[in-house]
Amino acid sequence: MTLVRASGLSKTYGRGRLRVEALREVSLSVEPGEAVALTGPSGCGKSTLLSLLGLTLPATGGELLVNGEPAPLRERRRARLRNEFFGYLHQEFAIVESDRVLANVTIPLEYARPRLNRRQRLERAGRALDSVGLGWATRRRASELSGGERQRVAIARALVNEPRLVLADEPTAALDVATAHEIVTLLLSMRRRGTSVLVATHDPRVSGRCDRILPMEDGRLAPEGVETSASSGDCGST
Ligand SMILES: Nc1ncnc2c1ncn2[C@@H]1O[C@H](COP(=O)(O)OP(=O)(O)OP(=O)(O)O)[C@@H](O)[C@H]1O
Repeated sequence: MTLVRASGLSKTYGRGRLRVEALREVSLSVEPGEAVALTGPSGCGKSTLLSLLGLTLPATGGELLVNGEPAPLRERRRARLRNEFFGYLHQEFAIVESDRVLANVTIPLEYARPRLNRRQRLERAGRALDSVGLGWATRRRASELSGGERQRVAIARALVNEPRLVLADEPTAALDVATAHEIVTLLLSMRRRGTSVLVATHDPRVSGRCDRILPMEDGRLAPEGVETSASSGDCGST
């Protein structure tokens, strides 16, 4: 089942002289287990598109199917899909610096349905941290970790609810080249468990390792996406 399918999706911010057409009739789909890169110059609409697909912003036009069903309009159902279907990853990690690593990763589990008790939440978060190689850091404060380690905490938090699609907005922009490579490897390895990744990036070292590249310009997607060499083999996960 196609995870997300957008048809003619549009987004306009503001009104009158402040009106900005950030997205103009964008159509795309993301399938299970694939990694797709959204590329394009600053301001072309990448973050806006991720926000619309991830149900954190309403579209002003077009149609969006999530897991084969029209994106819900009711906030309660949208919030549930945000928590269960999607994982989110940001450039600036968006973790609570003063909290312990384990507490950061349990945050999405507070809203899980059916409800999990404290012991279950801690176990799940511990497993997610193990999967990103941070089992040793559960009791550390996030502020004590390096940039790459913080982004791994953010990945563990994005994965803890076992989402179907991770939406990543410039996840390596704040990292050095070697650490960025390691983070992309980790992100792409999610495909093995069937989790898809849609990543907005300026960095060709990131997009080149995805299965497909969707170039954007001025709120539009180029008519044909670009297949990468990573799509024909397993080199994207190394
Ligand atoms: N909340 C907002 N209100 C008004 N305009 C906005 C808002 N958010 C984004 N925009 C405008 O929409 C357009 C697309 O912005 P967006 O952030 O989606 O681009 P982007 O490709 O992600 O850029 P970058 O690569 O710099 O992050 C830009 O012209 C931007 O100024």
